[in-house]
Amino acid sequence: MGSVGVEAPPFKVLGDTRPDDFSLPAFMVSTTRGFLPRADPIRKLPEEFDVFEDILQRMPVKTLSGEPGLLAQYKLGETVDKELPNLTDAVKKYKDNLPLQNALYRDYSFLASAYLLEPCHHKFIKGEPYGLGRDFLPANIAQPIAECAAICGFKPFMEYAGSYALYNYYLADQSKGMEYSNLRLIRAFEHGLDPTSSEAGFVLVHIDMVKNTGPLINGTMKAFDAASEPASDSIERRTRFNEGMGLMLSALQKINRTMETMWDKSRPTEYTSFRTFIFGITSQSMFPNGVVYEGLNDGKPLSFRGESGANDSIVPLMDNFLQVPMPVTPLTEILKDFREYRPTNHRGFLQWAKGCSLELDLKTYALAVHAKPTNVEEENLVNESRSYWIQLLNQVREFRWRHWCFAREYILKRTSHPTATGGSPIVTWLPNQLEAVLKEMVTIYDSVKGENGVDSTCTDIMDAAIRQRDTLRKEVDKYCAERGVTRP
Ligand code: HEM
Repeated sequence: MGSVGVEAPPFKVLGDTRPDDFSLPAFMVSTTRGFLPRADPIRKLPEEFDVFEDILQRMPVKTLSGEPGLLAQYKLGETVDKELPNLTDAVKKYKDNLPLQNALYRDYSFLASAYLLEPCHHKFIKGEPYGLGRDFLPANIAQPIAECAAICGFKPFMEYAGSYALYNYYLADQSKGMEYSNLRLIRAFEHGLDPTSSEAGFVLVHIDMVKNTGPLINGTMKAFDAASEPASDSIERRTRFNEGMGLMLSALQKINRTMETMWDKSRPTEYTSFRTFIFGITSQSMFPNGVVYEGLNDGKPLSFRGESGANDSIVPLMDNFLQVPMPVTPLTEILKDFREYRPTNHRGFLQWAKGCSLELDLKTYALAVHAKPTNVEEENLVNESRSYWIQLLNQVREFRWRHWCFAREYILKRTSHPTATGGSPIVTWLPNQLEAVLKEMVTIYDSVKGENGVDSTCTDIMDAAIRQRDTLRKEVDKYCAERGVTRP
C-alpha cells in the first residue's frame, strides 16, 4: 500500500509497520496502526537510567503502590536537584535507536513539566490561582531532553503524540491486545497509574480513538488513488473514490462513538486537577517570561505550547482532505501553530494530504456541481459522492461539537483561567473552527441541493447543523459576556 502519484512527491504510507526496526522513527503513518506509533511504546529504559526511573516512579501524586509520591509532598524539585545526574551522554549512546529516544523524550518531558509546574499544583490544591511556575529548568533535565527531542524531531517540551498520550501506554496482558480494559499508562502526574482514574481515562480514550485510524488512512489513500486515475473510465473511478470515502466515514463514526465514552471514563469534575501539569509555557500566566533551559539558547528563555489534543492528526487530516476553509483570524494562526507540534512523519503526511487534495481538485470532483451524468448509474454515483462528502464534513462537525461540550463541562464551568493547556483562548478558539465547518456545510449543501438532489440523510444532517449553529452562537455570546471576552 502506499503512495499516490500526483505531482506532489509521493508519500510512503506503511502497511507493515516493521515493529522491530529501531532505525525508523517511532511514529510513521500506516494503514494498519494509523497514527499510533509503529509498535507499542517502549516502557523500560536501559540500566544507565535507573536513578531517573526511580525518580519517575516516585513522582506522581499517587504512585503505583497507592502511596503519596513526590508531587503530593511538594518534594519533586528538591529531589531532582539533589539526586538526578546529567545523563546526556547516556542519551547520546543510544542515538541510533529511535523508538528508545522517543521513550526517553516521553520520560524527560514528564519530569520537565512536573518540575516546572509543581508550585502551581500546590497553589491549585489549596484553592488558590496557579501563581508562577519555576522559570528555570536545570541542566540535568534541560540537556538530555534537548538531545533526545532533537533526535526524534520534537520540541523539548511535552507533546500529545510523542509523550503524554500516544506514546504512553502498555498492554496489561500481551495476549489481549489493544482492548480498552487492557490499556495502562506508563507515566502519569496525578492518579493516572490507576486505570480507573480520570487522568487515565482522559489519556486512554484518546488512544482508544486513534486505534481506529488505520482504516481512516486506508480509506483516504484509496480515495486519493481513485481520484488520481485518468478520467477515461469515469464509472470505475468514481465507484472506487466512493468506496474510499465510505471507509473513511465508517472509521470516523467509530472514532466519534469512542469519543463519547469520555464522559464515563474521565469525570468532568476531576479534569482541572491533573491538567495543571499539561499546561505549556506559551500564553500562560504561570510563565510570563518563558523558561530558561540551563545550557541552551545562550541562557535566553524558551517558550512552547502545552500538551493538547489539538496536536492529534485525525481532524487536521479531514480539514485537509475536505479543504475546509478557515477564517483569517488570529485564532486560525494558533491552529496553524498547533500543527507544528506533532511527529515529523505525521506532519509530512498532513501536508502531503493537503497538497494532494488541492492538486486533484478533490472538492470539485466530489461535488461535481456542473457535471452532466450521461446515464443513471453515473448520476447515482455522483449523488453518492456528494452525500459522502457532506457526511464526512458532518463527522468533523460532530467531533468539534462534542469537543465544545467537553470544553464547557470540563473547563468553562469549573475554572476562570482564560487559556487552555495548549495556550488557546478557552471561550473563542474551539468555536472558531466549529463555526468554519458549519459554514462550509451550508455552502456545500447550497451548491448541490438543486443538482438533482442529495439524499434525505443530508437533509436531516443540515437541519440539525443549522440548529446547532444557532445554539453555539448563543452559548459563545453568553460566555464572552460573562468573562468580558471579545471575539477576534
Ligand atoms: C475531557 C476531554 C477533553 C477536553 C476537556 C479537551 C480540551 C481541549 C481544549 C481546551 C482544546 C483547545 C486547544 C488548547 O489546548 O489550547 C482542545 C483542542 C482539541 N482537542 Fe481536545 N479535549 C478533550 C478531549 C479530546 C479528545 C478525546 C480528542 C481526540 C483526539 C481531542 C482532540 C482535540 C482536537 C483535534 C483539538 C483541536 C480542535 C480543532 O481543530 O478545532 N480532545 N481540546
